[in-house]
Amino acid sequence: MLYAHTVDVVREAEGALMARLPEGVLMRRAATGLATECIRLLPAVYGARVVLMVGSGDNGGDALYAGAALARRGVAVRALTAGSRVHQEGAAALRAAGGRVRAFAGSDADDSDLFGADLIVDGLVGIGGRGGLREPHAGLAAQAANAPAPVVAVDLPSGIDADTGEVAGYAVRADVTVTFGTHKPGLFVDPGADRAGAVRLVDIGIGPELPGASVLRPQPVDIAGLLPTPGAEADKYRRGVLAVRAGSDRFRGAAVLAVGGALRTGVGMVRYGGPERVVDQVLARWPETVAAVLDPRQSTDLEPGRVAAVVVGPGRGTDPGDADELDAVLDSDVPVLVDADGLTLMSGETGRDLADRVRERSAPTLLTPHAGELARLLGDVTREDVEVRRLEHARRAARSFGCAVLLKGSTTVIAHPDGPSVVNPTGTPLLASAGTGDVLSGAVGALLASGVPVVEAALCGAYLHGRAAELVHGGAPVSASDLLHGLPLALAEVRADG
Ligand SMILES: NC(=O)C1=CN([C@@H]2O[C@H](COP(=O)(O)OP(=O)(O)OC[C@H]3O[C@@H](n4cnc5c(N)ncnc54)[C@H](OP(=O)(O)O)[C@@H]3O)[C@@H](O)[C@H]2O)[C@@H](O)CC1
Ligand SMILES: Nc1ncnc2c1ncn2[C@@H]1O[C@H](COP(=O)(O)OP(=O)(O)O)[C@@H](O)[C@H]1O
Ligand SMILES: [K+]
Repeated sequence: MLYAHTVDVVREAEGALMARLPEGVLMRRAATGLATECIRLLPAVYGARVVLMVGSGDNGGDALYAGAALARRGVAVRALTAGSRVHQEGAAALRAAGGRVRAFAGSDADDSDLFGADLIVDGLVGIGGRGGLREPHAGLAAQAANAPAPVVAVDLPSGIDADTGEVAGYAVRADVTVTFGTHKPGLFVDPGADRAGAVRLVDIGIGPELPGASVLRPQPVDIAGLLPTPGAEADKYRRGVLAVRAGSDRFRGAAVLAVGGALRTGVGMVRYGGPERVVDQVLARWPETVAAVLDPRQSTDLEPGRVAAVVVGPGRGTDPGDADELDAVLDSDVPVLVDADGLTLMSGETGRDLADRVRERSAPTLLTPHAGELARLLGDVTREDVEVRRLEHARRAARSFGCAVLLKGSTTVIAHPDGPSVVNPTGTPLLASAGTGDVLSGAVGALLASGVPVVEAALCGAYLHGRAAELVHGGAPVSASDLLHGLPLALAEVRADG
């Protein structure tokens, strides 16, 4: 598991440790770790050309001290400063080691040092950065982006918000980010995560000072430990029965995809209920389904003992009858996953306040909106607001509805009113195609029915779904149906890694 802490928490932990250590020790540890990573990226050390982009704070100080260490190894180091101040001791150390320090001349002409560099180090701003990069920082960063050398970001790519991953203006795009002490949430969540490249953590000794993390990012081994393994005594009822209330005459495929997502993730039985033509189609693709023609208002097969969890909403419709069905499903005391049309019904546009029904539940509920659905559920933000501050809005929804929320999109994040948020490390933009969300709802539903706790089920389902997309065609486009072939590959990989 990887852990991330917010800036306030990092500063407090660093403060506590610095009070016990001689001045400058933490910065020297950070700079040593940074220099080591730079050396790994250089084809040869002696004679290599490294350019440091240096802002006015301690982030620039780290870059300067690392530059001094490189210069002592025979690297030609040039520091280009931006801003009114420079870390004096760092600049002196670099000069003493044979490096040069000068102010960035501005973006009117290409800087020849930058364009001749073998490696560029981004020490413009770190956790002290606020908002989009100002000038001359932004102009310098833009030139670095056009130069051929790889870019190593110090602590985080300058211009991304450390706590949220928001990019408010221009931001550095790094090949590698060397971060200190702990990860920052903005390195896990897009759009920030997308700018960070490969992230390396350097231990500067603050670990014992840190409280529990606010954001977690699991590794394959963590997923393997969470997945259910049927024991010798298993039977189909003990493995879990999932009820799927998806699909309608208009959207028959949603039912087929959700049922398939569940079956391919592993569950004892899927009970499908829906219109006759949809039942026929589900049975044609998945004959193992226990399917019944169902009027949406007939929800009598949901008593505990008959099903262990319910997925409701994908392609189901938003008619009054569908609202009655959602109401009845929410009345059950088994875990319920609400997706798509179920979320539209919850957002009140149809005149029924089903959100309160979610708040009243004692069994777990999981909402699985995309950014547009989450914006509608929250009511006071736009889709774009959600997209730039995904963690914050998922957490708000979790608090507001008193349940777990899985926010889909470029980074899938899972929030719960209690405990840290979790980000899913797998997936690809190729997932952005119709019907992939239906497969996800089935996959997560299967895990809920198997007895996996709600946050873990959401995480494992999202992980396998993302990995299925990555594995199934080796990077070629995937359709939602393809994910059903990818899920067994993802499960096999996770079990092999675990
Ligand atoms: N604390 C520790 O123990 C350790 C900390 N360490 C390192 O210190 C880093 C934090 O250093 P920090 O606090 O000095 O802040 P930093 O990120 O350099 O930025 C502040 C400067 O940037 C400027 N600035 C702000 N926004 C801007 C913008 N949008 N565009 C342009 N400029 C902007 C701002 O200017 P101002 O707004 O004040 O005019 C100010 O001068 C941390 O990330 C890690 O690398 C490690 O050595 C380990 C030990
Ligand atoms: N840019 C992206 N990068 C990675 N995954 C994405 C991206 N856009 C969408 N996805 C994923 O694709 C799926 C789309 O689900 P959803 O929006 O519900 O589509 P649908 O309703 O058509 O099934 C989700 O799993 C989501 O996380
Ligand atoms: K930086």
